[in-house]
Amino acid sequence: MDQPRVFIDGEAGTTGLQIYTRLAQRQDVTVVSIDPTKRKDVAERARMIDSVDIAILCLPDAAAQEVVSLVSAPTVKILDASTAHRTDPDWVYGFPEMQTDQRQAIAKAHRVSNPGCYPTGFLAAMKPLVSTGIIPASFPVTLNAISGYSGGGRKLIETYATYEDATEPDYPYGVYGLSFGHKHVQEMTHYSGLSHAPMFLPAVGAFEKGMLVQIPLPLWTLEQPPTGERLWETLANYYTDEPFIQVHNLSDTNQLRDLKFLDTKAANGTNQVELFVFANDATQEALVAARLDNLGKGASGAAVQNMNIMLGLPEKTGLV
Ligand SMILES: NC(=O)C1=CN([C@@H]2O[C@H](COP(=O)(O)OP(=O)(O)OC[C@H]3O[C@@H](n4cnc5c(N)ncnc54)[C@H](OP(=O)(O)O)[C@@H]3O)[C@@H](O)[C@H]2O)C=CC1
Ligand SMILES: CC(=O)N[C@@H](CCC(=O)OP(=O)(O)O)C(=O)O
Repeated sequence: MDQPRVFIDGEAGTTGLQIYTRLAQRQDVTVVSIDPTKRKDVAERARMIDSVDIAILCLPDAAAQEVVSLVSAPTVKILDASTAHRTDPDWVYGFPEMQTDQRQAIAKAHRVSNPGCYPTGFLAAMKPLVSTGIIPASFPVTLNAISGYSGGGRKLIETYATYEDATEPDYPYGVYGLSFGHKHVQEMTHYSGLSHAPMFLPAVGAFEKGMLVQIPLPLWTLEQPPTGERLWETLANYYTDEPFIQVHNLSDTNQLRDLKFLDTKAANGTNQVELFVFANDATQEALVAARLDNLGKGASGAAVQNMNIMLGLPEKTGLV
């Protein structure tokens, strides 16, 4: 096959630009760009998509749905970074590490949806615990999470930029999603195996990027409470040999606990999800936490990983 041609629809946006930057350094794919004066012309965008091997959509949901409906080339592969198709049965969920057959399904698919940033952390932590029965599917799960403001795209970035000269921004820690209908809850419920939607309490912080997803587990409510060691072992076994999911061992986690603060930004610039288990077996409490770069494994890094799989290229190419 000739070198694969890639079109990033929404190349000028936060996610699109990050993907472009990663791909521009590569010799094994050719990125084709739209005439900037036509970047919102849907017919021209559909024509561009029809002309390439793979298109990566980095658009608001409605714009992604609209352009997909106009694509006619039967062989073009589409990877959508928006929320529009994440639980659509005709699309494959682009989380290769989620279960054993997922990577193969992504490789074969013509339509793949990139997971949301918060669901990436949540599912990385919860899917193994629920699918092995360590945490029952009926467990009333809550997740508290914080994201850097780039997670909100251009508009939120501009809002925080206006705070630049202030000694303290208006919302150094802004809790949102308070009507409990966040757009990510659907995919979290769908793929976690939980029988009820988790309660999701997101927050945005006054830093550009980085994300922590925290899932407190009151284990004393269970008939057979697992130990911290068992939670850790379940996660570590699930992700053996996965280059982009790192389960920190319990002794490292204990050292971190003594540092008092769990750093939100330490995974920035990587395509890693880092998982931590903090547990107190005496009180039967645990916290499972995921750390990632919302623009890395939470968006653009994951998109490049999925693109590599969809094109049959080595999965780690262009990623750290
Ligand atoms: N930022 C993040 O951390 C993550 C984002 N995503 C998803 O990726 C997608 C893109 O988000 P993000 O990059 O953050 O958003 P941005 O707002 O930064 O970028 C979106 C881009 O799409 C362009 N655009 C808007 N409407 C249209 C249209 N009708 N036709 C063509 N282009 C259009 C925008 O142009 P203009 O600015 O001129 O309107 C902008 O360049 C969204 O669906 C988002 O939910 C997913 C995971 C994480
Ligand atoms: C901080 C912030 O505002 N974050 C965004 C999520 C960004 C994202 O990942 O959205 P998608 O994955 O669904 O495209 C939000 O909560 O709506």
